[in-house]
Amino acid sequence: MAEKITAGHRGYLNPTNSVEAVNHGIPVSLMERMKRIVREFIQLPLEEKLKYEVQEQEGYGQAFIAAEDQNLDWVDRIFLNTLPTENRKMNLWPTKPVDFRETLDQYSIETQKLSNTVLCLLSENVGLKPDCFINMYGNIRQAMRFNYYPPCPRPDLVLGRTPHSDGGGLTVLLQDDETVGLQICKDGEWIPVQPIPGALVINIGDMLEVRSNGRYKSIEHRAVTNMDRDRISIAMFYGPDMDTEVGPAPELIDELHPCQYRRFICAEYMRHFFSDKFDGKTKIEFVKIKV
Ligand SMILES: O=C(O)CCC(=O)C(=O)O
Ligand SMILES: [Fe+2]
Repeated sequence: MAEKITAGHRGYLNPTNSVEAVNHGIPVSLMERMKRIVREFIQLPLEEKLKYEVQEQEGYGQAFIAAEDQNLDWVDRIFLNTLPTENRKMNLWPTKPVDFRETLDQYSIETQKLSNTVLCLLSENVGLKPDCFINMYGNIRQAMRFNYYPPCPRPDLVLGRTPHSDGGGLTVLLQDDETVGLQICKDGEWIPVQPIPGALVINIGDMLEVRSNGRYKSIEHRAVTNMDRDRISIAMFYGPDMDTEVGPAPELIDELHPCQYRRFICAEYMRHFFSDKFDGKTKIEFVKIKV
């Protein structure tokens, strides 16, 4: 049975599939602490932040610079592996503010529980055993990316986040209550995702699209900037570990639903995912079976 989500806070599922109020179980006070540690870290002097400067995509600063002429996203970010704990590169985990590490540790454990619960529900929803998607993950991997979008004098010229779909299974996104920035692409149109105080956004990533043999589609999304307001978002990416083999669940392949994706090792996909700049939902083509 899917674990019941009990605490009384609101959340909602990917708006392209269904918009549904559920209790996500993560204390709002912890969500507020996460936002605070991000804001406090961002306000530190640059030389302090550069102690955690990005190394092979992990750490503070711009990472995916694939071409000289690339328009860079209008964002300050940190990317850290969070689970399993042995994946953590502690030298890249800030020590200021003093409760940064402890808060992120707690939040990563709470969001893991939530991700498992949502995966169970999504699994049952397509007629599989609740733990089917989770078991297929082998070992799981969770990583955190926080985004700080400063006010931008020309929001018409630059995006906070280029259109993309997330590469992993599920993303739990905590966004600023005040400022709208996230947009999803639905039927070719960009639709703003209005923040709901206390709510989390769950995005489906490419690996879940593959595992569900296309029953779930990963969502193309982007973040826009604002002229006179800053914005933060905190994404917890949840998916298979690098050495896991990924492919559609055999139960979801039949005459009516032919296999749409080839099998691959997660690391192979992630290498492809980060090898070039983002340009919409394009990376998944790499594993699609062409008919
Ligand atoms: O800022 C947002 O709302 C989106 C962030 C995002 O898509 C990401 O970090 O992958
Ligand atoms: Fe994203």
